[in-house]
Amino acid sequence: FTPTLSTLWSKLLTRRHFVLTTSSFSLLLPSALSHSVCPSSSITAKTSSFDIAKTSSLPASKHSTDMSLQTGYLNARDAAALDAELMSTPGFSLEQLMELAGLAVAEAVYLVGGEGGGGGRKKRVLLVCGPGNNGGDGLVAARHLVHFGFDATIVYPKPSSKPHFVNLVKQCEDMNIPVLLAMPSEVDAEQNKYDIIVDAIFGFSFDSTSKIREPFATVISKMIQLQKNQNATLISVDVPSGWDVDGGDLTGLNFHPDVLISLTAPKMSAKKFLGRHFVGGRFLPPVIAEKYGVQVSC
Ligand SMILES: NC(=O)C1=CN([C@@H]2O[C@H](COP(=O)(O)OP(=O)(O)OC[C@H]3O[C@@H](n4cnc5c(N)ncnc54)[C@H](OP(=O)(O)O)[C@@H]3O)[C@@H](O)[C@H]2O)[C@H](O)CC1
Ligand SMILES: [K+]
Repeated sequence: FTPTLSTLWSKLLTRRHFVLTTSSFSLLLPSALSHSVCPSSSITAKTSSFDIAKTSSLPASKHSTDMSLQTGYLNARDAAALDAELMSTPGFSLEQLMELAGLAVAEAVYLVGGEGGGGGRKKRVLLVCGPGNNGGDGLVAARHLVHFGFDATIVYPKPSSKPHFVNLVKQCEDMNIPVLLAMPSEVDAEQNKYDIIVDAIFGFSFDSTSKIREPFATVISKMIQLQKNQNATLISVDVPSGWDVDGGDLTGLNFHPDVLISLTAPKMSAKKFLGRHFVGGRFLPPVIAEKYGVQVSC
């Protein structure tokens, strides 16, 4: 799409048009991205194997791997404690944090997926949301993705009755985002080819000491199928679902997302992740970052 002088002029005149068109979006996004998502190369450890070369959409200066930063990982207990501390001392509300987390997820999806799905169609994203706050991040991301020009569909098998979640679902429905209770059938998925699947099922409160309870065991196996059969890019939010937060894929689930977006800081299991890795959700005041040994340099 090459904008003509008149379309450029109309963009300048009508701010609304300027914000909503996909072509102008790319003009606006980079500065927003530099605020809330960054490649994990700036929070790293000697043993990590992040694909730094693939994070070329951010300025080169962001790519330098500072080997002195070796304490950027959180274990499950500290991740929950840090979360609670953010909400008590500086008084961030859950709604605030979730909105920033979901926006960062949407931005990472944009960086990975780019615009347009070919043949003039929008890129299709299936966001699979779990029962807790990880699922809430997915609901928020869906809304932002539609504003970014994507076609979003939500799968929300165990909807929360908490008012904030009820509101998030309503906000998505008002954006004409379908909210399904189960994964699409093979036939539906074939007709509605999904380019990207967002795994927002479980985050740092997943209990790996018990088996994955239904319906999520089935949901995860269907996501693996879609990734394989449809060549969809699988993007996990904070922790690959079903992985032990500290130990990774301990049960041999064989769930291997292509992309991980860690929120606040990578969890211990991220050391086992070999795909493209982003860190988002940049709300950490230095005093709390220091207390938990999290060093964010971008
Ligand atoms: N500071 C931040 O970075 C923020 C992160 N956010 C996101 O919040 C999640 C953590 O959210 P939380 O609600 O604590 O937990 P989860 O989303 O991980 O979900 C836990 C629920 O999952 C169910 N569960 C647990 N184990 C199993 C299992 N073995 N089988 C099936 N189901 C399981 C359980 O739900 P039930 O309804 O079954 O009781 C758990 O309650 C974090 O990772 C970030 O993504 C926030 O958005 C804000 C800031
Ligand atoms: K997840």
